[in-house]
Amino acid sequence: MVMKKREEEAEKSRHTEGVRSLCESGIKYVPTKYILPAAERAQGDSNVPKKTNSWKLKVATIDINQLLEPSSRHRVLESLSKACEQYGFFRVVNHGIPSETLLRLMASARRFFELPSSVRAKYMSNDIRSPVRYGTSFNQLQDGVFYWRDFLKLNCHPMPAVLPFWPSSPPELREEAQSYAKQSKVLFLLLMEAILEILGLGSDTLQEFKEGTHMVIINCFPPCPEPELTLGMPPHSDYGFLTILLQDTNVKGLQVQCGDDWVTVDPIPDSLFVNVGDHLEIFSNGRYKSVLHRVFVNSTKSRNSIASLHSLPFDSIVRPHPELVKGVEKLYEDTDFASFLNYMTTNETKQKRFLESRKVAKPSSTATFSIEYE
Ligand SMILES: O=C(O)CCC(=O)C(=O)O
Ligand SMILES: [Fe+2]
Repeated sequence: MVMKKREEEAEKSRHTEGVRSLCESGIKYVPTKYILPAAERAQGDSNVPKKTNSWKLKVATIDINQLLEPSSRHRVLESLSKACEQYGFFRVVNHGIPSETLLRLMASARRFFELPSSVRAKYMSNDIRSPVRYGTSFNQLQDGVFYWRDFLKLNCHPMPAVLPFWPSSPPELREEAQSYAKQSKVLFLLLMEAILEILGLGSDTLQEFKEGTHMVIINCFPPCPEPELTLGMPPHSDYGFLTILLQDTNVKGLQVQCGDDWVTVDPIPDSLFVNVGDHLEIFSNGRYKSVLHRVFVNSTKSRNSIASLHSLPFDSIVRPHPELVKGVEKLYEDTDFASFLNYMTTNETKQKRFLESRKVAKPSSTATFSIEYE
């Protein structure tokens, strides 16, 4: 009976239009296309790792004011180094982006997904280099099972050439997204300057980052009638150097992998969550590990998140920095964006599959967590 209903829902679903449309059609069951094998589902909002009973993951907090203050810089660099090495993620506070900018961008993102689906569909594209791309699931061309997520990807480089391609509706979206993109880039450069300093490298690469690729991904995870059967995003790592993530402050969804556990990252107003991406893992020759993360959904509340992915210029070679492979084994092959995009169109990019394919030797690809809990 339930099975039959599911098939009826699937008929109705036209899943390629995305989950927001599915949700608006009032479905009561998750169409088969979205049902994950039991082993791949989330266990709900668990902030409590299996191995412990009541502790919460302690996320390192990097205070940008203190990073910029000469008297405290050294101490902050030490925490940043430890966070990137042991966890692959940290939180930033006092980042200089006003809360109004964050709130206005979130509100505008919400309004975009409230537009009629015919308006959103104008930006649908399978061209992964397009300045704007609306879509659904994770890697739509490759996903066997679909994920409960719609997205709007805004290519932010070169600004302002990309701007006219961004959605003109809601009317404030371009300005809000542009303003946030600029400020997120400044924050990225501050963080990379600090990371280059920790790694003992000169600032040449910083110049390259100024002209680097930058993508803002606005995610929408609508309520899901059977959230335990699916996920908003599968376990994956991000491709760039750093991802700066703005989470909806009212709804949880993000989980990071810590050892064998999936731990929910509580959203904290005004803070941004930053994670190490594959390119930084390669560049640091494995000293820093990109972190696996995923998104769970719920049955009552829509959730938005905005991920800002930064890396080198599109034509750059991403390779372990020569200074970091002096006298030690080079662990990753040189790579570039074209290889990544090519890989994406022909392979599943879940887990850390692309990065695995770039490895010369095969060391463990996940951070060695000596987990600290609160
Ligand atoms: O929604 C989130 O919290 C995470 C989004 C994400 O991982 C991504 O866009 O790559
Ligand atoms: Fe991600």
